[in-house]
Amino acid sequence: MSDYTVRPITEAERRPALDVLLRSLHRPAVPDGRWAAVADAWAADGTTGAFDGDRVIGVACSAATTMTVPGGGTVPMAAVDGVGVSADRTRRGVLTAMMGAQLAEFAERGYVVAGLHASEAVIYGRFGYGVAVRAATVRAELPVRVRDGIAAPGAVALLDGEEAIAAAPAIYERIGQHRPGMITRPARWWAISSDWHLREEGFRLAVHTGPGGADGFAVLRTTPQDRGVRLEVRDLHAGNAAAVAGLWRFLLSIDLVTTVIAPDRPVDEEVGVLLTDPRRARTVAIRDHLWLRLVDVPAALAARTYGTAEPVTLEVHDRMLPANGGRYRLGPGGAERTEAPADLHLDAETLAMLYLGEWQPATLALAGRITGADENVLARTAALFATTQRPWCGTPF
Ligand SMILES: CC(=O)SCCNC(=O)CCNC(=O)[C@H](O)C(C)(C)COP(=O)(O)OP(=O)(O)OC[C@H]1O[C@@H](n2cnc3c(N)ncnc32)[C@H](O)[C@@H]1OP(=O)(O)O
Repeated sequence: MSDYTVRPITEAERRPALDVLLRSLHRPAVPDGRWAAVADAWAADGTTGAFDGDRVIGVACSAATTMTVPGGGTVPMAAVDGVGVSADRTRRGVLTAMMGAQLAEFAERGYVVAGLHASEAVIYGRFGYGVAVRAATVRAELPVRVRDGIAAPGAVALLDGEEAIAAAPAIYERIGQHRPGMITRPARWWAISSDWHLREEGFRLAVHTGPGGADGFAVLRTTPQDRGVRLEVRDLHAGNAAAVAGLWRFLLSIDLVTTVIAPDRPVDEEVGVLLTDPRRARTVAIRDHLWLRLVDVPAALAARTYGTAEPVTLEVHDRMLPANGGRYRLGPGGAERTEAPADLHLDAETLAMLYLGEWQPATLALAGRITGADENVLARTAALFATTQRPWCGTPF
């Protein structure tokens, strides 16, 4: 029998729970004077705690959002964040117990998927989360500029502080979730992120306005270095190609800046192709970005569209949510449960990796994640899951 219990946290336990989380991430606990401000943003929307008697020893939070799927539909998503276990209680199954309780809660609340950004890549696969989106870190060395002839008929204005905090959410909403994997941002997300970046960390907001109004923004900060100035770009969103080009034109034109670093960019954004010298912008890293968990596999498979290919039958194994197990026939017309023989076998983690179109099935077969499929089945599966744009989330949480 374990020496702890797992249950939702109560209102009175929110502060000790946040302290456990911050300590697990090696950050200081919230000082008394800051708690009133933080408490509003750190709502207990879905917060599971692990307790030894009255003492909080672990926490796992979630917030309600929706995610865009291939074809443009949306599904309810639990955005999982704020996961931590007190350092004196790790590796005794506390996280495993909290993940089990959280997934049961998500299924009960009707979430179709859950998503997270992982601190380490070895933690969440065992709970059925797979890397559904990867993202690129782009580094540009100046001087370099956007090529002449690229249509960018807009202008960029810089906003600070409260003005920036007020402007960003409406522009994000106006741009919309146009790539698979993008999510709506809960008010709580803006409260935490804006407070952190735009009030405390010296970031500013560059707003791009095109012929139809504001259609892009970048949250940026410059830091003087020993030699030159580094420009860090967080949270760049653009609603069309001209806004992407216009924002990059601005970022590369700021006097004295020698290096631009932009993490978490879509892998297919390909900044180099916009530039007079493509070698000046390099992808210096590609890493896991959004980890996805299909909570309700039939609903998730039914929510997205598929490419053109002869149908395939997948057999799904899901250790933590066995109701998802079984065979599904996918074809251009959609997905449905079937009793037909399976063309391939995979687990919940691997299905999540395929779901938004990030991975080639042949790569997953090579890794032993997809079994039982011949080349023809892998090619059909690839065509069915393919998307025109790479998936991207673009919201750190
Ligand atoms: C979405 C987010 O919020 S990401 C942030 C995650 N939080 C952190 O990184 C904060 C620091 N780390 C922690 O608080 C904890 O180590 C946690 C939450 C990652 C793991 O909590 P634990 O209670 O130790 O996990 P638990 O004991 O249930 O481990 C389950 C399994 O995962 C493995 N595991 C868990 N965390 C890790 C890790 N960081 N590295 C390697 N293996 C790990 C365990 O060894 C165990 O394996 P087993 O089933 O083969 O025995």
